[in-house]
Amino acid sequence: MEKEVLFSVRNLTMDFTIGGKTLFSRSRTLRALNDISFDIHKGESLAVVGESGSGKSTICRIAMGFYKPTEGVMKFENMDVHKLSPAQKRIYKQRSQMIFQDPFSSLNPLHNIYYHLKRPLQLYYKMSRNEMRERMDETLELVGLVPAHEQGQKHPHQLSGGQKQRAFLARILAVGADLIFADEPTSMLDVSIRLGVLNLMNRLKRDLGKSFLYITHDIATARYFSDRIIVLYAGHMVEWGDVDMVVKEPKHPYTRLLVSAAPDPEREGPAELEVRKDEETEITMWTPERTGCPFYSRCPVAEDRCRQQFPEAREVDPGRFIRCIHG
Ligand SMILES: Nc1ncnc2c1ncn2[C@@H]1O[C@H](COP(=O)(O)OP(=O)(O)OP(=O)(O)O)[C@@H](O)[C@H]1O
Repeated sequence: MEKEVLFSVRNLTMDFTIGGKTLFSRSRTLRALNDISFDIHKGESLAVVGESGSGKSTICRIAMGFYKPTEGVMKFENMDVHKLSPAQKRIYKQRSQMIFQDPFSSLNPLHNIYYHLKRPLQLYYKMSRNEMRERMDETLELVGLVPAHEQGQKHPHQLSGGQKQRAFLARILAVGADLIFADEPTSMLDVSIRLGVLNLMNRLKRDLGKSFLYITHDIATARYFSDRIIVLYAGHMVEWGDVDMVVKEPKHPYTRLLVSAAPDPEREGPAELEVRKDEETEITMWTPERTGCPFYSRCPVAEDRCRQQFPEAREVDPGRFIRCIHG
């Protein structure tokens, strides 16, 4: 049975104007996202993977209302995220929350953890002091901050990075979020701590039916935590579908590059990276005037026609698409 769609994005495009600040510099349009469409179902994690500058965080910032998209629509259930009435805004703010990369700046150093949980409970729910205390302790236990009555009294500086991310997730749960935008939530944590936070997010998905948009540059954690994946290059979806299918047998040359660059203990010898031009390792900057394949300059199998022809999306396996004329 098809799962219910919680969040949908259709034909999202985001342009930024850059430069033009001095007399001698002309302003230019950078197309950070081009024609992005996807659904997130209830209880599902969708990973968006790509290197720095590919546009991953811009998707989250648009979802959080920091930017209005140049084109396209984002919907939470049936509400257009950028045309919310005040009452709908309140619902959307409660039911969708973001967890950031830096656990050190996401909690207020002046207040203890209980305070961070109490605020959303006061804002969104009517409950007695006892009920509130019970709810806060339950939430802290749920994220593994135990004993709750001790951890709740601590200030952020008394917690490790991983514990801070757990406390922030507890706050998100206290708010009552169903959809969590997780922007590289483990990338600043020690490797040994990362798995614990990913396992926690997995439990929230599996046991509580929370949905995630998981932003990462690490295709290995995407596979570990997510059900489906979008590989983003220069603001374009270049490959997307079931995460196991895409990571086990990548078809787009860029996905192949990402997978071969990921650490793999079973691989013998160094990873072999096929990149056409070593000097062009920086991500392509896309503009509305550009034509051809966004990956052309780095693609090891590019042909002349790839320079001129923008590749349409092709379904290469049921539910798996690539934007490439090869593969
Ligand atoms: N407010 C802005 N003004 C101008 N350009 C921007 C703005 N925000 C993002 N960009 C540009 O849009 C592109 C995508 O940025 P974004 O932060 O979404 O990438 P990312 O994949 O999340 O990278 P990272 O992993 O480094 O955070 C980049 O070229 C970035 O410089």
